[in-house]
Amino acid sequence: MVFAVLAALCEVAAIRLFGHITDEVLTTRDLGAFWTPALIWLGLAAIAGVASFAGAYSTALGAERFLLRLRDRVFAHLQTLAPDFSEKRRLGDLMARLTDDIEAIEELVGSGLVKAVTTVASVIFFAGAAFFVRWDLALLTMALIPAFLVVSKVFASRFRTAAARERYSNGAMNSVLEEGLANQPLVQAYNRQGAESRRLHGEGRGWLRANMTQAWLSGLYGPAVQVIETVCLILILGFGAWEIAAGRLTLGGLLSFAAYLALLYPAVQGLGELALTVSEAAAGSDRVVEILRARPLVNDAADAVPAGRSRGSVAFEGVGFAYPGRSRPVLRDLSFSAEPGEVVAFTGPSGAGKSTMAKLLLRFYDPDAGRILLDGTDLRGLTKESVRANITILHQETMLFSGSVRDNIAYGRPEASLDEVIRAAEAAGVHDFVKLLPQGYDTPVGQRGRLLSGGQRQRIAIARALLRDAPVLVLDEPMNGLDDATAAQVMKPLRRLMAGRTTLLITHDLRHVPEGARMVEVEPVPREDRIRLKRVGVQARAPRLPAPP
Ligand SMILES: Nc1ncnc2c1ncn2[C@@H]1O[C@H](COP(=O)(O)OP(=O)(O)OP(=O)(O)O)[C@@H](O)[C@H]1O
Repeated sequence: MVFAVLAALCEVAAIRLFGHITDEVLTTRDLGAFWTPALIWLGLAAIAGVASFAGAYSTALGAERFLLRLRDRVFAHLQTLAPDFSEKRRLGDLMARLTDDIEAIEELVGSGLVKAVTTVASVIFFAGAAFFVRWDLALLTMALIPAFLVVSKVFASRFRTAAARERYSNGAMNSVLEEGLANQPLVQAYNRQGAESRRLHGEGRGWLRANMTQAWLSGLYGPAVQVIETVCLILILGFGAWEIAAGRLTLGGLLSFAAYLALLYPAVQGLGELALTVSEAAAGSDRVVEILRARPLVNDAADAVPAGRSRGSVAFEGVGFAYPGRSRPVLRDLSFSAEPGEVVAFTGPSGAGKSTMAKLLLRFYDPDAGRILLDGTDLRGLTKESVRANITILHQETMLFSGSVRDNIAYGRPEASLDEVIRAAEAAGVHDFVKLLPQGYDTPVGQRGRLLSGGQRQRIAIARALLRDAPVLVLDEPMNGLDDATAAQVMKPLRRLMAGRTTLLITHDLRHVPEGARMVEVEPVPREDRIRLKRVGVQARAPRLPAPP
């Protein structure tokens, strides 16, 4: 701001010199009086150049750093929200909010704010200088400034609507792209390429229309302002000619006055354009603020203590839970306990709430009724982070990142040495196939591990869980999507993983329940809002597991 104001001051002084040269050199034809003001002018131009470079550079630096910090903050905040916040929204739209919308905000509060202050300063300087030359002339031209403001107000409100539509379409377009690319195998196998392209085209057309409305408005804004400017200049020239003829104004005076106005109007116009930037930023900020306003459903209590390394004793006591905003409970009066070394298997129809039980244990949500205990302490009295450090979950769908095999195995313990990674991989039965990969443990696994087979992905997830070495293990359909032969291969490392830990095994398939496991059958809460929970006790007649090869 300081640099930009300095550059504007230099311009004011340069125009004053221009008037001086007109009157003292050009009109009097005295070349001797030319050199001093010319040299000062040159010096002013050099100072203005350095100042405007420094201003532009520091504005860009401030703006980029602002952008970096805001994006970091919004992303960090997103990570504190329960995962279903992102699951309920379209991923592409969320990504657009974290990129384009944040950029629109930066344009306002970063470079926009600097521009606003320096434009206001320029308006004050140029208007002040014009008043200094001829206050009555200046007053005449200032009378037209309200016309500028009315025009920009009319445009800004329309621009805001168009900008909001453009932001929305941008998010929708990103979502179609993200979904289409993430589900590419499905799209191609079902011959839906054309339909997906049409979906993208449809959203793209919406974006085009919103952009054209913006282009139409900002294109029209320039000429509308120009008409007002022309009226002003004609008025000044007419009045100035009359004043010169009457001997009350010099030619240099009129020219420098016109030059001040020539700089003043673009500055006023800049203020109007700023109103358009504000509109665009407001549309983007609404979407970012919606994320920042979302509050985590579970917060650490003020007196919460870290759990430390727990023994792994888990108990649910009369737990009832309904998802936020849903009237029907998913779980009601669920009770069970699991001790270290024990396997408790949860069965029940799809949608009964088995995975929900795991989410409650991880404290993505707190129960509405009853309590959940870890080593006898209510989870609400422990910090979220320490609870999660004691639990490892293997999800239904194996989640891998696009890094290397090693990065993925060490995800829960990034400081683990390569030896430790290899030992976990050996125990999980992945070492032999990793050795054959082109870059061994440094081989990239592809987007979400897609370069690996389902069984390989699952065993990498087991190695990751082994390395993390938490006392409580939650297995959510660990054999989901694996054929019998692959399931048998996964079973052996899985048993190693379960050894000595408290295991909560969620499964539809009784063949995957180890002998001696305690069974808990979760039945859906019926329409009339009841849950029946049968304790079947030690399973006596469970079908035998397929023997590991
Ligand atoms: N984030 C959510 N918001 C609202 N309802 C949800 C949410 N997640 C799950 N549900 C609902 O809660 C119920 C239980 O879901 P859950 O995933 O726990 O079932 P499940 O027993 O694990 O099913 P499956 O065996 O098919 O995995 C379902 O009716 C589901 O529609």
